[in-house]
Amino acid sequence: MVATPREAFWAFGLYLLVLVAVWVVARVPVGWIAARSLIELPFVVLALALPFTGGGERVRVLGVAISAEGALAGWGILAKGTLGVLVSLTLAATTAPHELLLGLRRLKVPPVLVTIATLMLRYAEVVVAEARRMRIARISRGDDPRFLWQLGATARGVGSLFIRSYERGERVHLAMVSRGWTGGVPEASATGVRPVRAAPALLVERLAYAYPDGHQALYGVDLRVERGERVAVLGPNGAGKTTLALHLNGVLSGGSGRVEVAGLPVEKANLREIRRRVGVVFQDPDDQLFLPTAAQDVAFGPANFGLRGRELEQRVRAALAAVGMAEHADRSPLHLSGGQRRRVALATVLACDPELLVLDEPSANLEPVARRELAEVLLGLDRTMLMVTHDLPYALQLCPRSVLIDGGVVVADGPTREILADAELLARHRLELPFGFRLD
Ligand SMILES: Nc1ncnc2c1ncn2[C@@H]1O[C@H](COP(=O)(O)OP(=O)(O)OP(=O)(O)O)[C@@H](O)[C@H]1O
Repeated sequence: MVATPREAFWAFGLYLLVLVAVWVVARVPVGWIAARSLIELPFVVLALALPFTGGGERVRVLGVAISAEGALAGWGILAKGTLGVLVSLTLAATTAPHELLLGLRRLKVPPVLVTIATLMLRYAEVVVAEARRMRIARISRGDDPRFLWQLGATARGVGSLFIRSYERGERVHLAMVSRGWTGGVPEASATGVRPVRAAPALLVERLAYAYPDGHQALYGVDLRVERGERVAVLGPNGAGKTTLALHLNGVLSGGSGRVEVAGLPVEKANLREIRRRVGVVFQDPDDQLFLPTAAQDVAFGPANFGLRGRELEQRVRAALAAVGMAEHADRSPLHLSGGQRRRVALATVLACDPELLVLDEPSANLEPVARRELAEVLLGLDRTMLMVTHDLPYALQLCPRSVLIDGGVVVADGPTREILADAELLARHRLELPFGFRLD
């Protein structure tokens, strides 16, 4: 359409006819298209001005002298711009975004372009979802952006929307990095680094870390986890639990102290192997899922670590089956319920076959049945597990051992039952068993 010569008037008429036919067949409401076409208004004004401002030979039309070249240029902008907008709107009205991406793939568009389109789409979704959340939060407190006197608040809202979207984008990026994303096309094989077999699954020594803004989050954490252990990481808000978890696969680094996974130091040279061995399931599944279908999201990690073809398919199928989501493989993660998304997020990490599974608040926002089902899935996994949680009964159910962190240091480490039975210890660190819960 863009390449069509401006003088080929019949071709533009034909394009328009095809579009109208699509609207009729797909039952696209013309009002929906018309309202959104207003976006083109500035270009229409420009196109209408060109015949009067253009140079060159002038011709008289209805008694007014206009520039022939300007009129043709204006027509070109009007025809190509309008049809371009109409095509985009028709696509938006008839095709779900993830189907559009699948279509690009099927049309054999180079993978790097599809990846760029996927990430752009994900960012757009992030912005829209954040805008929706902020709108609800504001409206529920009496705000109405239509009122002029709230213009200032609306402007501030737009500013913070972009900051929030940026931060959410960063968290999505962290989740990608922790599944082996290096920004390039996945390599065919993993690195040849050999971990020391007899070493503990995890060794953390005197780990201290301050965020770039100077806030010291960890002051010297010591922790040793043996193979096959399931350990709960407990502690009040802001204790440093997530900061510790993000050090375990090198998403955060640059502090002092030492972290080793299966004897392998978490440092730049080993990051690829470390990320293959340590799977982090983030607190918010929306930070973890960003591809058009659940199956593609689950395939992302193992593909980054070199799996291809049938082996990759089997890995994806097995991971989805392990969390009871096999029949949702081809659905968009955006259309799944919160509990289903959490399970797919877990599958994205299980598919990487990690030795050490790190879960940040796995039971948050889950209904009781989904919470129990997830517990069954986790108990059925034969892996070393570190579970950051505020859900003390869940810690008791899943983890024989607990580590209590407060103020960036480990303040207690022992059998979960003993820690939870120590009411004084819990109270000192702002932890509390749920009302009515008793340790028998
Ligand atoms: N990106 C950041 N920049 C600066 N400070 C941060 C950042 N992320 C966390 N912190 C600070 O580091 C400290 C530890 O945060 P962290 O998220 O590790 O705590 P947490 O124990 O996981 O808390 P919660 O239970 O509330 O999730 C907090 O005081 C927090 O404000």
